[in-house]
Amino acid sequence: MDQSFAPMKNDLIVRAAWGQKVERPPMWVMRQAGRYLPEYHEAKGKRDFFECCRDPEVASTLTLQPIERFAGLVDAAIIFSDILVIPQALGMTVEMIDKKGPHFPQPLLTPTDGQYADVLKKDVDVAKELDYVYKAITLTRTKLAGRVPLIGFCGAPWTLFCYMVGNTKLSKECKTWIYKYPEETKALLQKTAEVCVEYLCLQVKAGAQLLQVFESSGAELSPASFKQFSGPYLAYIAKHVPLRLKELGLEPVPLIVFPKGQWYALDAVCDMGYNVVGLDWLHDPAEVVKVVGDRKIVIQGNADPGVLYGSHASITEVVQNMVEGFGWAGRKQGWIVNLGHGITPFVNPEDLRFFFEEVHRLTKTA
Ligand SMILES: Cc1c2[nH]c(c1CCC(=O)O)Cc1[nH]c(c(CCC(=O)O)c1C)Cc1[nH]c(c(CCC(=O)O)c1C)Cc1[nH]c(c(C)c1CCC(=O)O)C2
Repeated sequence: MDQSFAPMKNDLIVRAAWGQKVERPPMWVMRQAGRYLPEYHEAKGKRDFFECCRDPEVASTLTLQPIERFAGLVDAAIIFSDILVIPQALGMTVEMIDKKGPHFPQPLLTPTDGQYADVLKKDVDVAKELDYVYKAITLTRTKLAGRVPLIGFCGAPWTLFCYMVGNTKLSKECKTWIYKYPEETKALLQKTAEVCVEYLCLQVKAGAQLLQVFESSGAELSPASFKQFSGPYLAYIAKHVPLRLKELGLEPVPLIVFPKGQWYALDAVCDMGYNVVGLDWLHDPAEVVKVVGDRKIVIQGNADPGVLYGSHASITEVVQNMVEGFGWAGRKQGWIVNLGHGITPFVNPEDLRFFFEEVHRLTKTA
């Protein structure tokens, strides 16, 4: 694929992610293309969720919606897709049930369940199986015409595993696997990690300019289990993506990791090779700065998404706390503004606008 895209008019987030000093902190929001936007429902219509992901025209339209609505405020687009496209590429069936979320009708039950062996030995053609994502990325990058950079992403192996075993609210399934079948769990995590590396690199080939790995189910694990079932695979991805990009003749891109709920592992995650560590709202910004120390790590986050249900005064307070805690005025680097998790369906988009405007106002005067 030899495509040439328009030159970037705003590459703030790329410069910030490489650790450079920037004129203001870049910002975007996880799940910025989604159900809180009335235009999302309009464009999606009655289509199935995964049908939207598989249609590059629809996926690119949805990706662009927050960029258009919040022009001049949002500094990155994230491709409209889902982390669960990898389990699909591994041969599993995933349905998206309206108002409920993802459902695996045939989850992996035990290592002797034939499906486990099928998934483990499947020779996944990552280029072919996920071709529709690369097409959506290339089309979106073209339509963006340099307005803001485009983020590609995948789910981290542990998070994908939780879905693949059909995790329910009490975590019975994922806990049964790690405590009863640890070695079989690790074999599947390793297989998934290898698919993640290839998938992320092919997204770069298609036009993605930054990559984020979502460890959204991170909080399931104890610190000891993190060391076995999450950390090694996050580190594997951070180590192998740059190597594979080089093999493919592609330039390196900044890597972002989002280790949700893994506050105890912040120090370890900062040494894994990611350029940016995305944090949930359980972290106090000033404490984070102390843990990071003089490492060249950029922090992304971390406003409680719930503040967007609150008053404008509370939004201002949360933004102020981040601006001060991350020490923006004295540093002008090391921070990408985001929420501490995805924006929720019930938020009024105009309250998100207020959040963005407050970041601009308070970082200008900081
Ligand atoms: C855990 C996870 C999933 N998917 C994703 C994660 C990691 C991020 C996170 O932790 O929130 C990642 C994701 N999913 C979606 C995006 C698109 C890009 C963006 O961030 O704007 C991204 C980056 C679209 C989506 N993915 C989904 C929707 C809603 C689909 C709909 O009902 O229209 C969207 C817009 C569905 C989805 N997909 C998933 C769940 C649990 C759900 C249902 C519940 C929910 O929406 O929060 C799995």
